[in-house]
Amino acid sequence: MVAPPDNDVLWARGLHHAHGQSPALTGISLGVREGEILAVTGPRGCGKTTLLKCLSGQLVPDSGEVWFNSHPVHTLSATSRERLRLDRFGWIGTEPRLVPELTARENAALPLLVRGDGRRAAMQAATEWLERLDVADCAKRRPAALDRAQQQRVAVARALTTTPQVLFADEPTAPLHRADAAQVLRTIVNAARSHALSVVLATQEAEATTLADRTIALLDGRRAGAAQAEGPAETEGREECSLSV
Ligand SMILES: Nc1ncnc2c1ncn2[C@@H]1O[C@H](COP(=O)(O)OP(=O)(O)OP(=O)(O)O)[C@@H](O)[C@H]1O
Repeated sequence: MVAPPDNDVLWARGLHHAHGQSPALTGISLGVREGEILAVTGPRGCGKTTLLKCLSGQLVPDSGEVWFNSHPVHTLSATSRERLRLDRFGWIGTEPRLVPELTARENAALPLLVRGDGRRAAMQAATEWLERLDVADCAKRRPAALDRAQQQRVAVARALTTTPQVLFADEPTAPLHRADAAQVLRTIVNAARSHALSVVLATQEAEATTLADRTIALLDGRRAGAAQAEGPAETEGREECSLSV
């Protein structure tokens, strides 16, 4: 094994993975720098979700290496990968997947409670994130009483309450209407900017690639080449929005 470059928070080399007989990744290498928002684009089935799951330790690649902060992830035990995900990574999926019996605040506090933080501190952190994401008025409501965009913002809060170092977002705005999608996307970007988080964002939205620092395109499980120039996009990507994160 060769250690990754020092300035990459996350680094992967030669990732291959198949789901049964179905190849999903066929040799992907990439690095993500501290505070960088990296968009991963490509058509349905090109391997975006599988890539994010391998990078975040949810899946162990069939071959290849994943490193986080110069530590190998692909050789960790399942328990150590779980702990890593809980402490250092946040995950936002396409569906909010909130627990229906819990309030928005309890949902947002869940990762902290699962890892054993005190209830008072967990609820306080959840409240602060719901405020930053402009859904504080939803705190005491259950998911069924929230609209889709509010639910997804609560899911964003849940991913951020642990103050992760890397946030993985797998097509987080796909099921939303355009205006809601733009708002949720800017919420994620602004939270990342204000807290210097690295973000790996799987997306097919044009606006997402505009807000990202860098974009890579996948095709049939491998990189199709840089999809976007890095100079101007970086400037545009750092534009602020009105949300209070
Ligand atoms: N659990 C699974 N079992 C079998 N095949 C799978 C499984 N998950 C993904 N695949 C296959 O692996 C390939 C890559 O899928 P993946 O979900 O990673 O791509 P994607 O770019 O995220 O697609 P989408 O945009 O549809 O989510 C596809 O051919 C898909 O059908």
